[in-house]
Amino acid sequence: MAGRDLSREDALSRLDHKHACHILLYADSNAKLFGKIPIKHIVLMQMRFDGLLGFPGGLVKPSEESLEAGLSRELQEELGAAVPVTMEDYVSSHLAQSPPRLILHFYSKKITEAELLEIERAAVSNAVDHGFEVLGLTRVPLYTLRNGGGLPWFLSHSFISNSRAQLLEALQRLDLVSPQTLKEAVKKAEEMRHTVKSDPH
Ligand SMILES: O=c1[nH]cnc2c1ncn2[C@H]1C[C@H](O)[C@@H](COP(=O)(O)OP(=O)(O)O)O1
Ligand SMILES: [Mn+2]
Ligand SMILES: [Mn+2]
Ligand SMILES: [Mn+2]
Repeated sequence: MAGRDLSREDALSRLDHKHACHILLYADSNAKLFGKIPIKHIVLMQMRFDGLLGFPGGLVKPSEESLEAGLSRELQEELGAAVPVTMEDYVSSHLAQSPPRLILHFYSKKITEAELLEIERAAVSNAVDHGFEVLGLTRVPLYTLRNGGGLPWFLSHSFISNSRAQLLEALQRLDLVSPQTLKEAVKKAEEMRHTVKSDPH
């Protein structure tokens, strides 16, 4: 998605813009898929009402609440959990090319596997948005299977706004996936997207 990064100060000075905050919550894990493929880290995303993948979060009015308070409010609505967000979790601000005058603030926060599991468990019963704005939480597979399954196939799905770029940037910055694995997964996903397009069945 085009557009450009802004400093936090520049972003917040744009009073005539809309602001949205989203967060990548992740945890380390010693679990293994099929008892042999290391899962290594759990990264949370969500299936949205519009059928697109995205991160938990939403619109925030900086004139009424800080970006971090607004994001915590959205997480209460969408996850049904009190996730304290601070400026330490702030990553970047991005001026979306479309729709005009929308600034996308991104955060990432490491939690424990137990906390993440608790969020997943509680979301269905506690989140007011569950089944409405949020159709469900999903984990991001960070491994690549021989047939291309896992991260490549996940990346071949459709994402809201710049959330796919936010995911790729965070996986690299937080060293959750090796640069080589990431590069190969992106390439394979492109092939997948092309294959799916050329084979509509
Ligand atoms: O995960 C995301 N990353 C970047 N931008 C996103 C993400 N999810 C949505 N968006 C964009 C597109 C949306 O129109 C706005 C507002 O976000 P949304 O989560 O839909 O807003 P509410 O939860 O309804 O407040 O940001
Ligand atoms: Mn909202
Ligand atoms: Mn919301
Ligand atoms: Mn939202």
